[in-house]
Amino acid sequence: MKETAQFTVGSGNTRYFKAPVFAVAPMIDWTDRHYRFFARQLSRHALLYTEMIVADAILRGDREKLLGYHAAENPVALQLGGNDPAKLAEAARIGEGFGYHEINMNVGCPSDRVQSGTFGACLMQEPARVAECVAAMKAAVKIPITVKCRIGVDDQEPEQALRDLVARVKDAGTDAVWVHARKAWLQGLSPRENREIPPLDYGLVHRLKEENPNLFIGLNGGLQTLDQALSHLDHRLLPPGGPAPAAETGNGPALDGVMLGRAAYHDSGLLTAADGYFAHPLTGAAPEPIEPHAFNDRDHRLSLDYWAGVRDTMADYAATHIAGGGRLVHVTRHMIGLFQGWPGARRYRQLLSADATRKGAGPEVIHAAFNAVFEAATARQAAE
Ligand SMILES: Cc1cc2nc3c(=O)[nH]c(=O)nc-3n(C[C@H](O)[C@H](O)[C@H](O)COP(=O)(O)O)c2cc1C
Repeated sequence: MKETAQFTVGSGNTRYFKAPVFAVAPMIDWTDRHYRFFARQLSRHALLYTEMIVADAILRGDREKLLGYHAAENPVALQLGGNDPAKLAEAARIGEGFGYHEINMNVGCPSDRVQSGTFGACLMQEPARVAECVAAMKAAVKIPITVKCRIGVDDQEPEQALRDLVARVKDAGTDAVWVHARKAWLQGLSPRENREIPPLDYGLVHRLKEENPNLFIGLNGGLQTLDQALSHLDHRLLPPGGPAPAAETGNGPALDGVMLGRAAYHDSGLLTAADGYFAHPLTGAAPEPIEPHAFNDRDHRLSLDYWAGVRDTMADYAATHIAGGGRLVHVTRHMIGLFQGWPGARRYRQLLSADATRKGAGPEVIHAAFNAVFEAATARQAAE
């Protein structure tokens, strides 16, 4: 029997996660509701994070526009930006009402806009305030409250800054901590450079886990492939024959989850393999055998039925979005990273990036783009 049932990591008043988690990171402008709907077609077990939404915006703005989403996207965690415990608590309560499964606090984003509101990564310097925010949100909602942070900012000493923050938020009852394993430099680097230049320190995150065995600790930052991500987890929880587990790779004590950002967006096909390793984080439903979803899978078969299902679901979804006044490109812009390296991928990208932006473009563009891949892949298979 698989040992996922023994996975009981979690502090606070919930046993939130039932299994090691595969998460798609919060990304402004990228992980909007349309991306998440698409990602959910590719993985049923991934935990999806929203873009960061500022608590003030929720309190003052159009809540349906900011928070509304399709139930099929679940499980979804809402990431909040803010530094005021009362406002965050109220925003969390509103988010809970919308059906989100978790509220995550952003303690990692270094953009100027965020700094001027003194939240995001700058809060690494104010661990007591972060803890107050976590405690206020915990008191306001029943769903889990989690934190996503860096290992430090500017001249902070990560060994100390990260431990201080984690100790505080743990006491405040956080249900999980996701660590983007590099510092943020608040001056002189753009947000983009802050995701590339400060060096990664995965070892520190593993040491943190060793010191906090009962706290869920997940790793984020620079994970490019599923195999790389899996090497940070516990081999007992992975199917036999999979990649080398944490203990054997020298990564140190196994972590509780992995969170992928850019790779999950730019190479969204990798999501199709995640369910082969990861149980459902909330129900504990066991990993599902990996269907031959990928063109380059072991036996080189193209699962046309599977991909035709994705095509039809996305075309129907786009049709509904357009009927509600939206544009096709709102949906298709997130789909361009699929089929990396497949025959027909270039034509697929062309159709989705050019034709989808034309006035009056409809779901037929999605059909045409997928069909271009099907034709090219089938021709390649026939020739092999
Ligand atoms: C376009 C973009 C937007 C992002 N927006 C957010 C955000 O809203 N909140 C957040 O915590 N991190 C944000 N991030 C950072 C990611 O969540 C993640 O920590 C970072 O990209 C490192 O992970 P990766 O190497 O897997 O991409 C963003 C990253 C990108 C590329």
